[in-house]
Amino acid sequence: MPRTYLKKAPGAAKAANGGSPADIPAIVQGVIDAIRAEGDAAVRLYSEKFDKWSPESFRLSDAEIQHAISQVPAQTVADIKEVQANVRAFAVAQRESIKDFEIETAPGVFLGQRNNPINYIGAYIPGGRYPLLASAHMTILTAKVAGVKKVVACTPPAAGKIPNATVAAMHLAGADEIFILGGVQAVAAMAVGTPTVPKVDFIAGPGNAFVAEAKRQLFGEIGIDLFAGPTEVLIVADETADPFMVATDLLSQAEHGPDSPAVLITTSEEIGKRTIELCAELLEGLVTAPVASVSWRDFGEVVLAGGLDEAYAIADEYAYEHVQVLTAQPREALEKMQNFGALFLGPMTCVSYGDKCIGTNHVLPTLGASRYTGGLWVGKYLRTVTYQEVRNTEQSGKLGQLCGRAARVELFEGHARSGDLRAHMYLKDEFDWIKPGAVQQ
Ligand SMILES: NC(=O)c1ccc[n+]([C@@H]2O[C@H](COP(=O)([O-])OP(=O)(O)OC[C@H]3O[C@@H](n4cnc5c(N)ncnc54)[C@H](O)[C@@H]3O)[C@@H](O)[C@H]2O)c1
Ligand SMILES: N[C@H](CO)Cc1c[nH]c[nH+]1
Ligand SMILES: [Zn+2]
Repeated sequence: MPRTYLKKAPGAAKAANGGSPADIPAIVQGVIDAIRAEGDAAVRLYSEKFDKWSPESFRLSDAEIQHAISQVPAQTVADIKEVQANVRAFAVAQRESIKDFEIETAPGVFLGQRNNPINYIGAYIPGGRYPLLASAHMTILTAKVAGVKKVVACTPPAAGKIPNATVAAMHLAGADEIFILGGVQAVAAMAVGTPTVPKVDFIAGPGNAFVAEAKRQLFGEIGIDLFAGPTEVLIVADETADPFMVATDLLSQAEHGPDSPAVLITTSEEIGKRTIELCAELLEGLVTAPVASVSWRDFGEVVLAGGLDEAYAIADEYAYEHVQVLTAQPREALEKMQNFGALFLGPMTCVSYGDKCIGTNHVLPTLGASRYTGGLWVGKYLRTVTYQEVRNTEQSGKLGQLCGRAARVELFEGHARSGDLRAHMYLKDEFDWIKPGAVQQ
């Protein structure tokens, strides 16, 4: 769909953390290979190199966890508990929405489905730029509600120190083991396992471009939740929106990193132009302006749409992680839009509520992944498996006849014979390959 820009993002964008996008896969591959070959020694080497962090043990003891929590202000601990109660309430409702079932498709033919939690998961809690303790609620607590047996959780040091509030959130969310370890070295150690870091079956959690690339390269050997990379926000606004609110909410996500895009699609030229002015003004007083001004400059866009239907269609093309709707009838976005990680409807909520406290999960698809997946939720930690049982001889024989015919069309003689055998046993069908007396019954 053609777009009219009031502000367009310049094409050349810099990657996060000083690397170029082209470098990242090779750097990540090197770290994974070294950890696979040398285990803990390589983990320590890269932790020293990337995070200047080399404690006696990366794993926190119970005493260290309790000490970290004791350093956190009581109000912060109370807030963590309140937020976790919100996240838990939504996750529990999600778990209850997932049903095991069994149906009888013909007399005595039972087909069923079970949802079995993954046994061992690794939760990555980002922390390079900010202590993202809210990601602990989202990854660890959700896994525990799903019924995961053991959660190993990693987070980077904060400027050479243990990030106490993040550790408190990880512990209160139910982490079974906590490691202060960041980036690729954390993801790779949990994926391949080392003498000190347990191997897990599945890794969940957001992170920067290095973390996302590590998950991509290790996928297959382990499961992953989704590609939850640098955060994105898109606002759909009509003439009823307050441009001060639009600008404030756009910049709220631009501060994540120099590669976090913030986009406004509006039906009102006046609101679009005023938002651009206000973003410039608001950036002046923002502590995180050194980052947010770069992402707004390089990745900020304002698009003028001919009407709301066009605005929703353009927004669907972006397929962004967060979509905030500031229009007279925000709920209609639920019908008009399909491609988003999470929707924020109306002026009384905002993306930051989702990020920090309201209870929906903030680990969400980025870079267009919302075209094929939703965000992290209880269901990502479950394996939906099936089973079948036939308790009726006639039906087993009839299925055997059907299986024999279906398999022979595909030239699968071995498969066909499994069907023949049941047709012979239960319906007395004769086959050249089954000699008299061959079947014991
Ligand atoms: N999509 C989502 O759901 C979601 C949710 C929360 C956060 N996020 C994103 O997570 C990201 C967090 O990034 P962050 O950097 O603050 O923390 P992070 O924990 O993801 O990354 C920090 C680690 O990166 C590694 N690193 C840094 N520079 C490196 C280099 N040059 N080479 C190799 N490794 C290097 C270090 O080991 C460090 O520990 C942000 O981009 C944010 O937008 C996304
Ligand atoms: N916006 C991020 C991705 O949804 C989540 C977050 C947590 N804290 C701040 N932001
Ligand atoms: Zn955010």
